[in-house]
Amino acid sequence: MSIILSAKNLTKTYPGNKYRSLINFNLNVEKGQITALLGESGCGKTTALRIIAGFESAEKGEVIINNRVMANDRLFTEPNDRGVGIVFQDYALFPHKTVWKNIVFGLNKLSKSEQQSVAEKVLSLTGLKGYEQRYPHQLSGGQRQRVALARALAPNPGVLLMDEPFSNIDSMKKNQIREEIREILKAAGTTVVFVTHDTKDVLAIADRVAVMKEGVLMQEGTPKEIFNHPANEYIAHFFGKTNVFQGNADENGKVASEIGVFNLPEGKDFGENVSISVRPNSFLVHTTERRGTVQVLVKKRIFMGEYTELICSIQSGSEAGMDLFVHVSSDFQATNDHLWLEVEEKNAWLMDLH
Ligand SMILES: Nc1ncnc2c1ncn2[C@@H]1O[C@H](COP(=O)(O)OP(=O)(O)OP(=O)(O)O)[C@@H](O)[C@H]1O
Repeated sequence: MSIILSAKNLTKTYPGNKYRSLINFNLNVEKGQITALLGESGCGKTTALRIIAGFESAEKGEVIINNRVMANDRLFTEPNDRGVGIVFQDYALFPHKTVWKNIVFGLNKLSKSEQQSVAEKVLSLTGLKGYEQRYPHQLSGGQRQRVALARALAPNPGVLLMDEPFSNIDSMKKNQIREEIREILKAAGTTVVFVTHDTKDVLAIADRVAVMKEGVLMQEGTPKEIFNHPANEYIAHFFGKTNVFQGNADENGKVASEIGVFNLPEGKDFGENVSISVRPNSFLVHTTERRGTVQVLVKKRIFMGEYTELICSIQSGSEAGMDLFVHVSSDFQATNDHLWLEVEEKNAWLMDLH
């Protein structure tokens, strides 16, 4: 697969700030892939996107798009000349232009008949046929977003950049719209980088995700890899609910913890203190005591539809007082106050403390 976009060592300090908003940020995006930049507010994801787009310059590093160096310490290419399409968070449509005119706006280098054929293609791709003569205020939020997408896709950009694409969509419609947008992007074969703080966006539409914290890209991989194998405790918590136990590694690569003894993965050395992440649906739940289990008190049972969430508290031992989230199937019958939890080796993910 060919790399369409490369960001190399991007570093940015905004004027007047004492801290760096982006620190040695590296990213490679393959053709046709949808990549999410994910992180909490202020982690630098918009800064990374804006530097790639050319709305900001980095004090260090390089942006390469389609094998062309767009920016480094010697050169800077203006946003319009980078071959990138952009969908802004607020869509930035022209309010006094029709859908058709919004879409053909960026196609002024094409003849009228070429404009016509491109506009028809993106209208049909985005399901907007029949809406050509409407104005943005005559459309729903989801339709406005598709106009913004159609306008950005019309010039056939090498890379499409999207800033928080689902933040203005009401939550009832989000799932459906995420699916629609993924289908449109995949049908167009577009390479996409988008920014979000919502892991649900990532799970629904991204092929790959880069998790950021305080200006640093902490981990990059498929959503599944990062969900199952987070690099550290922060990512484990950020990427879905989890329970983290503290373990002590010995010289033989065994990690002892309240929830069991596990083997350090080959080649990994996290030092003496190891964190162990166990997702809520990864426990074996027993109603009687067994070896290698931890006793918990069930404090709350919350029916969640497909599963029931038990909020449990560890009663004794080194993790006494710790709350645990345990998901059991909704037909789980036991009403005991106490349960015993066990974790199989395959469901314990050992990772760095930070
Ligand atoms: N123009 C600016 N001038 C000064 N500081 C800025 C500027 N833009 C961003 N910052 C700072 O840089 C850091 C990263 O901001 P950025 O907007 O990239 O984060 P973000 O992860 O996209 O956050 P959000 O999700 O809230 O948009 C923040 O501390 C922010 O205050």
